[in-house]
Amino acid sequence: MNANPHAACLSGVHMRYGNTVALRGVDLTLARGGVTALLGPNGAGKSTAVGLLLGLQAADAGRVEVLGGSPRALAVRRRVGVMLQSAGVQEALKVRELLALTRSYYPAPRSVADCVALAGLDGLMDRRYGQLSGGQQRRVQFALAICGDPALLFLDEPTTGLDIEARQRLWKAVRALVADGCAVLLTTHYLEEAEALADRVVVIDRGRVLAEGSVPEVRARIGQRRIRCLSALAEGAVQAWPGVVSVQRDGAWLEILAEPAEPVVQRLLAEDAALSELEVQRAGLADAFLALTGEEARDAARASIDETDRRAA
Ligand SMILES: Nc1ncnc2c1ncn2[C@@H]1O[C@H](COP(=O)(O)OP(=O)(O)OP(=O)(O)O)[C@@H](O)[C@H]1O
Repeated sequence: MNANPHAACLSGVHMRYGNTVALRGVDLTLARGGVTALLGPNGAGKSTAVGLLLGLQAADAGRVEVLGGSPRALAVRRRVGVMLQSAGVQEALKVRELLALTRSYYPAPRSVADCVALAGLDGLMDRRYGQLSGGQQRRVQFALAICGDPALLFLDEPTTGLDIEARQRLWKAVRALVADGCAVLLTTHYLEEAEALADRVVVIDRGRVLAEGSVPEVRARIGQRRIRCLSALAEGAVQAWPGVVSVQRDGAWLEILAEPAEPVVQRLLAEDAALSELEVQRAGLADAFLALTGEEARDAARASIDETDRRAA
C-alpha cells in the first residue's frame, strides 16, 4: 500500500490548446477512499483535467501525479478504471466476453460474480452489447471500469440514461468501492448526483478553481435560502422585493430564492394573511453552483484572468 494519502493530484497545472487556455494553474487532489466531484459549466476545463490525469495528454506546466507515479506508467494505468461518455465498446461481443477480455488486461481483476453484483448485470451476460438498451450499456460500461479492481476510478456522467433504481444501485456500488479505499473522480452535470456521492466538490470555470470543499461547505459559500409556501401573491410583485433573487410558481406553490431570507419571509407574512405551509431551506448545491458560476462570478473571474494575461504578455 502506498503511504501517500492522495490517490492523484494536479499542482499548478496550466494547459492550452493553441490560443485557448483550458487550465490556468489548477490544483486538484483526489483522496484515497473518497469521491471528488469536479463540477463546471461547458468548456470549464473538466475533460482537460481528466485527460491529464489519464495521461491522454501532457500539461504545459505544473505537476500531474497519479498513484505515486506518472499517469502514463503501465503499473499506474493498471490500477485505474475509467467510465467515459464515449465508450468505444465492441458491439458484437457478448457482455460475458467483454468482461473476460477487459479483466484479462489487469493483473488482479475483481471476480466476475462481484462485477455482476456491483453493476447489476444479472440476465445480461449472454446478450450482445450492441443489442442492449442505453441504460443496460451504461451498466456494462460501469462493470468494465471496475473489473480491474482499480485504486482510482474516473466516472464521467455515470448515471446518464439510467432509471431511478439503476442509478441508486450504481451509487450504492460506488459507495462500496470507496469504503474499500478506492478514490473516485466524478464529473457530472447532475448536481443531485454530486450531492449524493461526493465527499468533496471542486467547482471550476474558465480553467480556474472557483470553490472547493465538502458539499455543505460549498453550499455555505452562498447565503441564499430557498423559501417555499402556498400563496396567491403575484410572482412579478415578489420578484421586485429587496433580497429576492428569483421567484417561480408551481401551481399554488411559490418558490423564492432569497438572500437574506428573513426580510422576505416577514414581508410574505405581512402581505398575505392566507399564506401557509411556509418552508425555508439552505440553498442546494445546484443553487450554489449557479451562483458561483453565474454572471457576477464570471465577470470577476474574467477581470482577474484578463489582468493575469496582461501581466503574462
Ligand atoms: N482539442 C482541443 N482543441 C482546442 N480546444 C480545446 C480542445 N479541447 C478542449 N478545448 C477547449 O478548452 C476549453 C476547456 O475544454 P474542456 O473540454 O476541458 O471543458 P469541459 O469542462 O470538459 O466542458 P464540457 O462540460 O462541455 O465537456 C474549452 O474552451 C474548449 O473549447
